[in-house]
Amino acid sequence: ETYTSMLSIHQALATERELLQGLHTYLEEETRRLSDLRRFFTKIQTLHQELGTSVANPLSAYTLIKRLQSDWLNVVYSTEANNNLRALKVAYQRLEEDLPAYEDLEGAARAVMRLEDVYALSVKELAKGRFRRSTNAHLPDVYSPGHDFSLSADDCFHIGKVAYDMEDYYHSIPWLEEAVTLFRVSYGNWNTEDEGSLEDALDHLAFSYFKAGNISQALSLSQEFLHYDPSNKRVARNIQKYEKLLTAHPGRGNRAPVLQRPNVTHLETRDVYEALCQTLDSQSTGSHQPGLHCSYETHGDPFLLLQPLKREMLHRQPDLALYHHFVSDGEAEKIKALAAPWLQRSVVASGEKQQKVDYRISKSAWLKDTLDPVLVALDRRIAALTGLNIHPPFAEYLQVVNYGLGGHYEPHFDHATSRKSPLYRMKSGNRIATLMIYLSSVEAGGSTAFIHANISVPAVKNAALFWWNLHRNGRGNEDTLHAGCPVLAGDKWVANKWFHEYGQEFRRPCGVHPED
Ligand SMILES: O=C(O)CCC(=O)C(=O)O
Ligand SMILES: [Fe+2]
Repeated sequence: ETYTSMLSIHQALATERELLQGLHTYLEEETRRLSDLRRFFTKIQTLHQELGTSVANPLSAYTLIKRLQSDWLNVVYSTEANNNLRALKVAYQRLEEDLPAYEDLEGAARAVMRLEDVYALSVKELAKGRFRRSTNAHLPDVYSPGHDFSLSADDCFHIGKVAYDMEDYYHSIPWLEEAVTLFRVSYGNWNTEDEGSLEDALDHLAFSYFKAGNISQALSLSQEFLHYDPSNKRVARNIQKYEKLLTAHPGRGNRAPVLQRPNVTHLETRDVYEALCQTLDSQSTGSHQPGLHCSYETHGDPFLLLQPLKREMLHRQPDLALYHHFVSDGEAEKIKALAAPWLQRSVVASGEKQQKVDYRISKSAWLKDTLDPVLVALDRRIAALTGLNIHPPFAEYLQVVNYGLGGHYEPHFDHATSRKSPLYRMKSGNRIATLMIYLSSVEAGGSTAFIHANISVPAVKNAALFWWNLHRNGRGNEDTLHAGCPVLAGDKWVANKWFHEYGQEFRRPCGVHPED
């Protein structure tokens, strides 16, 4: 699960550093071995030439015999090369269990495709390392990496192959197109590290086009394949099949494929969600509402008198309040450090169970306040902000979340929408309110999008966002549907504090209007 949190990706970087060290040692040893071999060659060559045709000198004759009996044997049967290779493999094997598995590569490839979709990025540009929109190419890049970067033919091939294996031809076609284009350029220069080849890419691309209904593309790519590998019977048969189809249905083959993005059933709100995610720096996409202002708040709490909260109202109905500088840099770092050793793949409530799902990609940890005085102080401050009872089971422990590659949390409610939800296991009712603290900023992407409120909140480091999930009468407020947009670049950390209904009866009593 390397790709599911940025912390694991940092750990992967340390693993690669060790592999590099191992390969460096190997190269040094092998270079030394080869230069010694060259020395031997030059020495023997000189001695051999000096001898000419005469072996009158008994010493020369002696060394010739010795060389042939012993020196050559030692050189040819030297175990040094094997030893060097073995050391390289041992160093690799020692790290093997830390290496990403195939599911990680799959997850990472899917993350790239998710970024491509949600931020409407062009695959061609992505392959060149540029984050440019496919629709509005004149807009500035969505993100500009600090240094140049581009993907190799094999990098693109792998992404295409992951999509292909999922029968997702919508994504496999553009990625395999890139792979084919790049493999054509480098044809004949094989890289040891490459898994795919021009033939592989052509084969997968041809079949993707066939599945997408573009027979003539499938045909011409297969013909190109056969040019490189004329003895391949399977592809030859495919060509016959494609030709037959084209004669049977002339005109059908030229139809450009109109592929739909693979359906994600729980994303009925996809268009709004993606539009909100794409408003990378501005906030609400709708009109400005009255009642949005900034204020200092003490809530009559002596604890807040010396350092009032800095509240910015971002939205009304549902009310979204952003409290700036709610934690300090030091506190944010401490909280992340406390969570780091406990991070586990995040789960969501699904029916009666908790489950890992593709629509929430992150790792998270639960921190009990007794773990560290910083958490005690934080709870005290959260209680002052919300005026709510923070003692378990009336509130949950602090949940610290670190997003991964393309990490996101698709539109969801924080409260339970079914009586069977595991959220009720605490026997303190539903989640009445959320306080979410941004423990980091994000280089690009990663805003919090409120779908029905039509507002996206960029991660403001050290700020905390508060909202009520339930109406005063206990019914869920559907307008709180929200999401964590995919992280396009950077490392996103948040911490959630969820309050439950029980214990808050006198702190948030029922209103006059049932739907308050
Ligand atoms: O990361 C975000 O912006 C939202 C996170 C969220 O909604 C959650 O963890 O429940
Ligand atoms: Fe949430």
